[in-house]
Amino acid sequence: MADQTIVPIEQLLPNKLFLIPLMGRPIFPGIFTPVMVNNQDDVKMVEEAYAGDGFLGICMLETENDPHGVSDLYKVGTVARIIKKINLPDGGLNVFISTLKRFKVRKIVSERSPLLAIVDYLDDTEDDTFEVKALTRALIGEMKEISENNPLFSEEMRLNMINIDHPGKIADFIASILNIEKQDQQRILEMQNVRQRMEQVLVFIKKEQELLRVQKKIQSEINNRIEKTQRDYFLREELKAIKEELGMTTDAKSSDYQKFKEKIEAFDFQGEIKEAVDAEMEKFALMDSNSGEYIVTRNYLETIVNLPWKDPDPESWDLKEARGILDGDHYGLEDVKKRIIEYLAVRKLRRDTKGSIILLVGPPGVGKTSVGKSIARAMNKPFFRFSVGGMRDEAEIKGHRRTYIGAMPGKIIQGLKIVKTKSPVFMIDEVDKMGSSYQGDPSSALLEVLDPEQNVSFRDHYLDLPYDLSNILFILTANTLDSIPGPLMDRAEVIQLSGYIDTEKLEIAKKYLVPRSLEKNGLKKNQVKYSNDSLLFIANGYAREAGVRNFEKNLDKIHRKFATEIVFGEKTEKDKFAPDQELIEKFLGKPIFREDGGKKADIPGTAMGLAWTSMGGDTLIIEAIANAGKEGFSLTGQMGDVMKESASIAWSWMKRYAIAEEIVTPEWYEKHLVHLHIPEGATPKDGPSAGITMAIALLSLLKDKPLRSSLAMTGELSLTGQVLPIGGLKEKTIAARRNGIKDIIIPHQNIRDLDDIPEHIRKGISFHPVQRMEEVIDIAFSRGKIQPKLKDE
Ligand SMILES: Nc1ncnc2c1ncn2[C@@H]1O[C@H](COP(=O)(O)OP(=O)(O)OP(=O)(O)O)[C@@H](O)[C@H]1O
Repeated sequence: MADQTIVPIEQLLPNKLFLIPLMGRPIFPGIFTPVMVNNQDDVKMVEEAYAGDGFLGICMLETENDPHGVSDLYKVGTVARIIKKINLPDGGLNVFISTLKRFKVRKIVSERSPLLAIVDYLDDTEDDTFEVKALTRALIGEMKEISENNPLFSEEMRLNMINIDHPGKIADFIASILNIEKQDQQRILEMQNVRQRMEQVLVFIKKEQELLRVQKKIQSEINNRIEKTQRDYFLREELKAIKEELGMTTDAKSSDYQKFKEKIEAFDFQGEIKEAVDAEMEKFALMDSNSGEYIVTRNYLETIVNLPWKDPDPESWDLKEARGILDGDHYGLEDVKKRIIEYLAVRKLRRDTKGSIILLVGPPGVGKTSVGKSIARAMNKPFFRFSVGGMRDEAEIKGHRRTYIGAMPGKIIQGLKIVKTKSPVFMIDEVDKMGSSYQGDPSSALLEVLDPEQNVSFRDHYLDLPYDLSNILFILTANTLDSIPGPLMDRAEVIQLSGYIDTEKLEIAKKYLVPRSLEKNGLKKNQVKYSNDSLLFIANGYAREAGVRNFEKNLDKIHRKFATEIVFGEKTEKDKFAPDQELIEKFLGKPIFREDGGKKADIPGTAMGLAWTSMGGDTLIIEAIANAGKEGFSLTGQMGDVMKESASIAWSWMKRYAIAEEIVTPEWYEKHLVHLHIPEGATPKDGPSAGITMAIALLSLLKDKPLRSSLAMTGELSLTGQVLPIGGLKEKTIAARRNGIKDIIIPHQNIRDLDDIPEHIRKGISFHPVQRMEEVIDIAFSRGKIQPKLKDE
């Protein structure tokens, strides 16, 4: 019977081993593991070993060159026993091995395959010292910690650490499962000294722990981040749903974007505008809604989408209806209405709505604004009004560039945003009072707006896109034509409104001002009744002006007082008011103007002239006196240069005339200082049209004889005594009428202007056209009825 004693396997280990080169990591002793063998030489070798004693030497390859030689092998490896061998269909093998012990190659017996080597087995050294025991505990403790954090480790450990009883083996096992470089593993494999090996492993464990800690930290950070974004996402979605449920808009930015997008798509922009607007939208989509630029872009897009871009519908209005509206809104103003109707008729006939400018000129309160409004109403167009009076900065018309903080579009674009159509009526007030400064010239900006050649592609600085203004009907207003830039006047259809006489004011008050003022002040129509005399008393005593603005204000003042009395219970709503002069004086105070007009030229040395200012026509008293003294001629009364020249012409001519006619002797002049003055010295006056008046005032002084009463005159005097034409005859006549004038001396060349003065204004006034100063003198000193060359009764 064979010997049945059990021999430890280590005693069976052969000193000659077939060596298998290993591509992967080294295999430590004490491990049971499968190994794949594909190389045919290696397969043969394994077969041979399996058939023999079943032992193999496993060595790791230093480099993974293929083919590899003996020199590529590490010299320290592990001896393994083949437990099971499975032949694979592709000719390879799957071998289950159990590793036993370290060895070192002493000598290669056969360098060719199968590799055969003589080996020395390496025992662990120093494995039972106190330090090793401590290290063992430390290792186990650390591994426990690792396994707690890494479930994979714990599984493997549970399977493998069960039978480990030797400190060296513990180190080997841990080294084999740690995630370290294979060269490091080989280094550990080559360590025979157990303590060294354990220390080395401990270092790697520490590294692994550090790695795990960082990994865990990163993981938890990522988890937190994911959690936060997820949480935010869910909350936002929830908020959106709540807002939708409540009918509130969702996220402000996206709803703005959506709103802009829809409107912009509807406009169907082309070319430059499309490119610019698209670019702006792209920018907007990417912007942070908290940035300052976001607001700027948002406002810009808001302006774009609120502007009317669609071409206007064809105009639909009826000329007869238009006439009806103009008539209904205004009393009188026949020639103005006629001019406007003519203008509208031409516009209708030409079917041309482009490049239209109307310029309404006249003193304040004559109805320029209300005529403009009526035109808009007659044409079914929205009305927008702004004033350029005192404007000095062209940006007010053309806007600021968007780079400025708080930049805005100019008045024109702002107006279009409000009226929401491309073809409104725009009223631009006070074009005669535009200024200019270092900030640019608003009048040239206005010309750009009005010029039909340029305004088809008007460029506002803020918008910075071409915009067609040619469909706008522009109505400009001014008090005088003098200071209106020439090019602007050339392009416009000029319509003059001259002012009203008493009877017109009376009618306007009865039909429009009184009813409107009553309503404004909460009174009923039948509560207040004015007689014609009362209304005329207000007009003449408190509101002697070309327009009816002050008339309206005074009526308001009276009605306010009535309203107050009713509210205080002093009167009831049933009480009727019939304001007479006494009541009017109680409410408005003593009249500002005297009934007789206040101005009189009834003493020697005085004469009444007629003047024309931006406030309308007016009467002008000229006074002259002579003081004993040295010869001289002085002037006072805020006269402009032209008027001063005109005064000195009058004096020269009259001096010579008086000597020639022997009214005074030449010596008289040597002993007298003559002083000529125009009262209301605070008001600057200029112009040549007072020439004949100054001359006649001087003659009246020299003759010491007053002029005929109720006489006024206007005319420029030349040095040779000719009477030259003047302007504003209509306004002057209205003023003369207000002052009860019966005779007016006018230059002969102004006869044709009389046709423009309505019949009712001329009524009762005799016009005396003259060509020479001598004729003026004849009329001025005549008494009784003169036979006018031209009379309108
Ligand atoms: N012919 C008229 N018929 C009816 N109302 C009139 C007439 N003329 C003027 N009014 C009224 O007088 C008031 C002043 O007129 P409006 O404001 O139009 O004057 P304006 O010429 O525009 O003055 P400004 O030059 O100061 O702007 C308005 O209430 C207007 O309705």
